Parts: sequence; C-alpha cells; structure tokens
Amino acid sequence: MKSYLAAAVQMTSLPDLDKNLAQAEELIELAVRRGAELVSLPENFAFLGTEEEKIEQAGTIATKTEKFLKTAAQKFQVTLVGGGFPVPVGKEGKVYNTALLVGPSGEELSRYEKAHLFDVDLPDGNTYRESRTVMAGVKLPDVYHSEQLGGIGLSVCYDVRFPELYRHLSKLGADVLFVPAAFTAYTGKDHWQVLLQARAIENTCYAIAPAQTGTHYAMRQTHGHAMIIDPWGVILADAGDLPGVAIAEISPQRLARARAQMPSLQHRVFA
Ligand SMILES: O=C(O)CNC(=O)[C@H](CS)NC(=O)CCC(=O)C(=O)O
Repeated sequence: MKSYLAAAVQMTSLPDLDKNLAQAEELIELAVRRGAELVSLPENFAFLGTEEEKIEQAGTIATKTEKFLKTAAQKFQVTLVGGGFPVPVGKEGKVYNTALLVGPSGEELSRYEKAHLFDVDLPDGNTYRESRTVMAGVKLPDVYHSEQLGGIGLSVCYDVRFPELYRHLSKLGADVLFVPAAFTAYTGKDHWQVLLQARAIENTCYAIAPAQTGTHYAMRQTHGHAMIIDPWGVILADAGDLPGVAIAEISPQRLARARAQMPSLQHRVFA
C-alpha cells in the first residue's frame, strides 16, 4: 500500500438521472484534477426521488449507472466507489440498494447490497420505509485488497449504525471503510459525525463518507458533511453543506502508527 489522495464527493441529487450523472462526472473530474486516485460518490448519487419514481425507472437507472461508473473510471483512470443505486431484483418490483467498487480499467472489483434498511419515523414528520421498495441484502460485504490502495470495504448509509458490519470488514483486513450516505438532516446533525468517528476509531481504519446535501424533492433534506476521518478519529476533510469534494491523504504510515498507539483490534475478545 502507498500513500495517496482519496475523495468523498458531496452532491444534491434530484429525481433526474441524466442531470445527476452529469453532476457526478463534473465532481469526479474536480477530484481527479486535485490528485485523487480513489473517488467515492454518495448513496442515491444517480437518482434521488420518490420511491414510486425510483421503482418505475429502476431498470434504466441500474443500466446507465453501472455503465457510467465503468466509463468514468476508465476515462479518468481512477478507482471509483458508487452507491447505492437501485438494481432490480426478482419479480416483486423491488431493488437491491447496491454499492459498486470499480477499478481504472472499468472492471468491477466489489459489489455490496445494503443489508440494513431505513424504516424509521422521524419526529420531524418524515416517514421512511425503505423496505417497501428495497430488498435487504443478505451477504456481509467483502474486502477488496488493492496492492496500491489497501483493503477497501463497502457499506451504505444506515449501515453505519451497525458496528458489527465494520468489525467484520476490519477482521478481513480493511484499511478504508466506505460509508456513502444520504443521511437525513434531522438525524445527521446529532449522529452523523459521531457514528463515523466511532467506526474509524474502534476499527483503527480510515472512514470515507461521501454524502448528499440540501433539498432534493418535497420534504427530503439531507445533512451534507461528506468527510474523511483518519484511524485515530481525526477529521481530515469535511465538505460542509454545499456540493463539492472532501479530499485527504490515505497513508499506510498513519494507519500503522494509529494501530501501534491503540492496539484495540488485537485485544478483541468477542468478535
Ligand atoms: O431521503 C431519501 O429519500 C434518500 N435516503 C435514502 O435513500 C436512504 C434510505 S431511505 N437513507 C438512509 O439510509 C438514511 C439513514 C439515516 O439518515 C440515519 O441512519 O439516520
């Protein structure tokens, strides 16, 4: 593993696939121009609209988004994390909320289907029933071991509240934990940064969290603050609340130092 720059993109995705993919490409290009070799896009980067619209367009969203990720990775010669985005499954009109890791040759390196679905009623009046349209993934994510970029583990958004998933990834040798998200403004203000720092600290891994920000449609507002956190829990970059990119260095020396100073992974008893 070498030292390199990683980027967490922050977007305001809309119920408009082509517009979103164009915005994503601009932000990937911006990150690459600043030297990023590993660029990540938030949950719902390709489409953020009502569940009805999402299901109607799921086939097109899946095909175009996968092609977009592979083409963009090749065009900019970078490794990309994208997702989740809907991929149709079965006959019930449901989708997997899928995250993909794609290498610079456009090859798929890893795929993860979101396992924890956001079925929550918030005190601000918003009701979320992700399971109405999404089928829960049943497989723990793999770690992709890149000689250059280290061990890379995927997750999606609400997963961040389930530490056992990240423990699984760190046990498999993850160095970088991805949490692409569309966190609600309401929960985000109190929970987002704390949860990400906890996942980074307890696993002595980098946490990279691309995010949605702003108002997408109707009452849907997201928290923003795409960020990169180091294995000691220090926030290295924070995108604030406007579209843009958070960029920071991922360093094997910093990983080694944090793990030497706090060898908690070696002291695990139960998991
Ligand atoms: O809002 C939308 O329409 C888009 N959001 C999403 O698609 C997903 C599933 S509903 N959001 C989350 O998982 C938020 C989790 C979260 O915010 C928390 O854990 O607090």
